[in-house]
Amino acid sequence: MGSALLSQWVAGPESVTVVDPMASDLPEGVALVPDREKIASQRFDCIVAAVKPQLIDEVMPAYRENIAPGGYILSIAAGYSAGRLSRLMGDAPVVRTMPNLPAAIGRGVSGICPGPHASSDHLVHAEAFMRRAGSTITVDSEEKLDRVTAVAGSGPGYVFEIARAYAEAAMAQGFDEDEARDMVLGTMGGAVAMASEPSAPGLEELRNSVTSKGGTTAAGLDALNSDDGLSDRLHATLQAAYDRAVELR
Ligand SMILES: NC(=O)C1=CN([C@@H]2O[C@H](COP(=O)(O)OP(=O)(O)OC[C@H]3O[C@@H](n4cnc5c(N)ncnc54)[C@H](O)[C@@H]3O)[C@@H](O)[C@H]2O)C=CC1
Ligand SMILES: O=C(O)[C@@H]1CCC=N1
Repeated sequence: MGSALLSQWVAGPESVTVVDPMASDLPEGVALVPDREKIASQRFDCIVAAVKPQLIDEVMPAYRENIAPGGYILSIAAGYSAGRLSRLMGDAPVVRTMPNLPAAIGRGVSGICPGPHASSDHLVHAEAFMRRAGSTITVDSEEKLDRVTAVAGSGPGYVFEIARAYAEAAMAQGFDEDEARDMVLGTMGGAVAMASEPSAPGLEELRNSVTSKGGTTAAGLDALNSDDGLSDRLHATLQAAYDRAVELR
């Protein structure tokens, strides 16, 4: 996820240093160091915590020394609480965010939540930084940010999986893989673009506008919604992702 954000952040005026023992092929202008020791004496206005939540306890404390006076930590880690991270970093200011993968093409949706010791300047900076990668929603509690995680952070995974199953069903109707992929992504992309038009009606009305009485869509939707299966499954999906974020706190 860090590299997806980086691809948008590099367009800005800041100098960016990435510490990653495994990274390669970073955008031009980014300094890559495989080992924090190499930048031990440098200070940074914003340090982005972009390792897996399970690695934060091990990796992040060394970076306490790298926070410039007035600087802050911007975390993209799922679940791991801002309070816990702030304490780990010697009571440093923390802003927690939750981006999603389409940030890689500037179409991400990011949640943002100010944590301990974060000033309004830190929040304004984090919001502007995340807006470079798409739209943002600022929330006032970590509980809410964990719900943004369940809806939007993990969301592209659900969408890719739904598209995959939809394409698989198209192949079962006799189309080859490329035809199925093109038709499914074209249909999903066209429908989402239409629903995203400023003057678009609500989602229920849009659905109804496709659904002729006694027609093919009605027959398909009856199968899709039988026993409230789709709705129940989506509720369970978001709840499971939220519950996991809570476990990672
Ligand atoms: N993948 C996604 O769609 C999203 C991920 N996130 C968060 O982003 C964070 C990273 O997740 P992914 O990008 O999926 O994982 P990833 O495994 O693709 O990336 C983690 C990166 O950390 C690097 N790394 C490992 N040990 C390191 C160390 N000691 N020092 C510096 N770098 C080190 C790895 O080389 C790798 O480049 C997680 O905290 C996750 O919760 C948040 C939103 C969406
Ligand atoms: O699956 C995860 O834990 C990360 C956070 C949101 C999306 N990917």
